[in-house]
Amino acid sequence: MLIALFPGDGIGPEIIAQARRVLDALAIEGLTYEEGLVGGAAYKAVGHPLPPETLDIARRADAILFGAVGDPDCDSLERHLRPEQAILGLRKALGLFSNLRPAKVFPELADASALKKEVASAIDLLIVRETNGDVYFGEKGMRKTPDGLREGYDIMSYNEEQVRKIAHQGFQAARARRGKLCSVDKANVLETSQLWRDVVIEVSAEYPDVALSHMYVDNAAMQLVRDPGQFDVIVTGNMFGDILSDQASMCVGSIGMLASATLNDSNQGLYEPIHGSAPDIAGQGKANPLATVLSAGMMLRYSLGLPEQADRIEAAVAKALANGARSPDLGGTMNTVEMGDAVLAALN
Ligand SMILES: NC(=O)c1ccc[n+]([C@@H]2O[C@H](COP(=O)([O-])OP(=O)(O)OC[C@H]3O[C@@H](n4cnc5c(N)ncnc54)[C@H](O)[C@@H]3O)[C@@H](O)[C@H]2O)c1
Ligand SMILES: CC(C)[C@H](C(=O)O)[C@@H](O)C(=O)O
Ligand SMILES: [Mg+2]
Repeated sequence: MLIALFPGDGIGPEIIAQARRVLDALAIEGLTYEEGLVGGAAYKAVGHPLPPETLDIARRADAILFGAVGDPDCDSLERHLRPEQAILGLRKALGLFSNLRPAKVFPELADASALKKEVASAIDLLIVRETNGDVYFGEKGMRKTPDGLREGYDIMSYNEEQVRKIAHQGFQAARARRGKLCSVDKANVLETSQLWRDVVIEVSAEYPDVALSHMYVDNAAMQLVRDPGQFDVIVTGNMFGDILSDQASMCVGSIGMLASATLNDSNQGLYEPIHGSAPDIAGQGKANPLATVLSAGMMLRYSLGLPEQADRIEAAVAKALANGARSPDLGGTMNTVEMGDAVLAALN
C-alpha cells in the first residue's frame, strides 16, 4: 500500500512528521511512502504549486496524507500559481468530491470549547461537503464594467449529477449514524441552491429511513452555536461546508483537532486536517498535530481497510488527552513533538 505524503507549507511538515511517527509505531506490514512537494514549497522549488511529478505520485497512491498549503510569500501570485491550487488541483484531478469533516467533542476537551460545556458535550456531527463544484471551480476572473470599474466575478454552479452524488454520500452517512440528514443551502436567494434542494429531495425517496431537513446556511451557522447537538449529518456545498466546518471546530475545542477525509468514487482518499498552514505559528513547535494524526486514522479506515488500526489511533488520541496532553490551542504548553510523544505513549 502506497501512501503519498504531501507535507506542504507552514506547520504542514511539523504535523505530518507526528502522524508519520504514529503510523510507523503501528508497524503495519506493506505500508510504503512517497513524499511530494505541494503548495508554496513546490512553487519555490520548481515553479508550480502542484508539479506533474507530485500529481503522478498522487495518482499511483492508495491514499494521500496531506499537511497544509498556504504561504504569505505567494499570496500575490497569479491565482493558478498560488499554493492553494495544490489542494484544489488534487481534489479536481482525482475526482475527490466527498469531503467528510467529523466534529465530535472529546469529553476531556469540553472545557476547551468556545461554548458552554453542556452545549459542547452534545456535539457529534459529520459535515459532508461537496468539493468538486461551487464557486471554487466555476468561471472566475477580473474584468472592467462599462463605466470602467474593476469587477471580480466567481460563478457559482452545481449540476444535478454533482448534487445527486454528494446527496447519496450524505444519506448513506446518516443511515450509518443516527438517521438524520440536514441539507444546508441558500435556496431563498440562489438558483444553485434551489437545484441543490430539489435534487436532495429527489434522492431522499431512496432513503425513507433517513429524516431529511433543510436549513438556510445563515440559520445553520447560528444553530451550530445555539444547539450543535441537534445535528447528525449536514450535507452542503463547497463554500458553505468550508465555513461551517471551521466554525464547528471551535465548538469542539480547537481547529487543531478536526480531521477530514476527501473521497472519490473508488474510495481513494486525501486525508488532511481541516486547518491550514498556520503561518502565524509555523516553525515554533506550537501546532497541535492531533487533527493530522486523526486524519491518518481516517485514512486507515476509509482507504486502507484497516479499521482496527484506525481504532488504535483514535483510542490513543483520546487516552493522550485523558492523560493531560494539551498544546497551546488547548490551553496547554506541550509542543508539537511532545503531543506526538503523548499519542505514542498511549498507543496500545
Ligand atoms: N487545506 C489546506 O491546506 C488549507 C486549509 C485552510 C487554510 N489554508 C491556507 O493556510 C493559510 C493560513 O490560513 P488561515 O490563517 O486563514 O487558517 P489556518 O487554519 O492556517 O489558521 C487559522 C488559525 O488557527 C490556528 N491553527 C491552525 N491550525 C492549528 C493547529 N494545528 N494547532 C494550533 N493552532 C492552529 C492558526 O495559528 C491561526 O491562528 C492560508 O494560505 C490559507 O489559504 C490551507
Ligand atoms: C485552502 C482552501 C482552498 C481550502 C478550501 O477552501 O477548501 C481550505 O480552506 C480547506 O478547508 O481545506
Ligand atoms: Mg477551510
